[in-house]
Amino acid sequence: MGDFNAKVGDEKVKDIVGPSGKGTVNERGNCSDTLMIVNLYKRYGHFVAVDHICVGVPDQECFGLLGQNGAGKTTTFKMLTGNVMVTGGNAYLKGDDIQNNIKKVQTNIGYCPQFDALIDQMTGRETLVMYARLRGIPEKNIGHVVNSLIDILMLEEHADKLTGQYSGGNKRKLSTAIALVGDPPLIMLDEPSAGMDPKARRQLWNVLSQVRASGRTLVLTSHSMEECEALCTRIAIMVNGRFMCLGSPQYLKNKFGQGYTLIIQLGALADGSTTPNQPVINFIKQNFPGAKVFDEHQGYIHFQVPDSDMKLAQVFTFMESAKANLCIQDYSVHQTTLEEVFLSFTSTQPSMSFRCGETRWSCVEAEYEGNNSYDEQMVGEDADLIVEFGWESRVKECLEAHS
Ligand SMILES: Nc1ncnc2c1ncn2[C@@H]1O[C@H](COP(=O)(O)OP(=O)(O)OP(=O)(O)O)[C@@H](O)[C@H]1O
Repeated sequence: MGDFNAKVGDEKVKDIVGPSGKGTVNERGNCSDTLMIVNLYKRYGHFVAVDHICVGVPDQECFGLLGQNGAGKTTTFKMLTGNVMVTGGNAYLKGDDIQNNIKKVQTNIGYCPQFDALIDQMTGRETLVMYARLRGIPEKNIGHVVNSLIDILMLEEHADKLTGQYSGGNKRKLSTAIALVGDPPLIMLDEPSAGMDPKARRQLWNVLSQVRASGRTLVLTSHSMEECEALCTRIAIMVNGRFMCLGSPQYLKNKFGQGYTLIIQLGALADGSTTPNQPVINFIKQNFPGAKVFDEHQGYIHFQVPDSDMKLAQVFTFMESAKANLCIQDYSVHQTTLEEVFLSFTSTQPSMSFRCGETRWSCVEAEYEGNNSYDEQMVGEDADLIVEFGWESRVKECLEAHS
């Protein structure tokens, strides 16, 4: 840990790299942080799955890793738990590092993997007893520990059934319970609530909030923005293995979600068809400088309006005056959501990538006023053309565009 102290010092730099993803993330924690991740890096062959991420996570923090499928979240977890080899960098849990001391690190981590690793022929109770013994809980305390976990994760009804007969949601509850056995200092949960019903999910949030309040450190991934807002004290949005931004949910909304969202519901014409959208789009773009169409579906147009000097009262006046003329059935104005911040970052994750000669191309499908075009990025010294995502026709199109 000595080396690391020297590098990090006391500086606490809040964020951030821009959406281009160039540069490094500078979230540097204090040395007292429970978990320190320092330039952690993972390559599978030539493919960079995790690209030099850094963060310090203190006690009583629930840190959320958000990202699209394939962003590198699970790979980060697998490096921290010793399930995959680290290519570069290091991480420290209470002073022990994963490169040299992974066995010690593992004793301090509770881990709920993305895919339930349960033994079908054991009951939920037997499974928890086994993990309690592995964790070294004294035999006389095991019954109490196991019963409490069964209780807080609402597994009473299923505790004595074979896990092979569990529903998907109940398997997630049991996997979460396993991560909590022995009250480890760091609990890592990879999409813990996937497949849980709303009641179970809320109960899980209560449990995890209490675990955090008791002084534990949590790191979780989730595709639910609601869950991240409910649980996470800080969030990092990951794209192509890099942290694109890092901060509390409110901080990210303030910083990257400037302005507001205007949602318009188009009315129906006399023949039952929906009002044409173009006059509405033109009106909004003329009257709200910088407004962009963020999404459009089933008669709803969703605009992102950048911060402007326009007061909300003016927005409502404009909309009221246009409502009848443009046949707008309804509209709403609200603060930019975390989901919109997330989407604005993750739209830069490649929808495909391939190699041609010495070059690796990552193609991002982007919409510019209705025309598809591609951004490209050169990232490596690779060999023959390899189509990784099976999008052959698009690869061909992209190659032609760049030949
Ligand atoms: N064993 C492997 N060999 C080669 N590539 C891999 C391997 N494991 C993961 N990858 C690649 O690394 C990238 C990151 O994968 P990872 O599972 O970490 O993503 P993720 O963010 O957890 O996605 P999801 O939300 O779908 O779980 C992906 O492009 C994936 O295909």
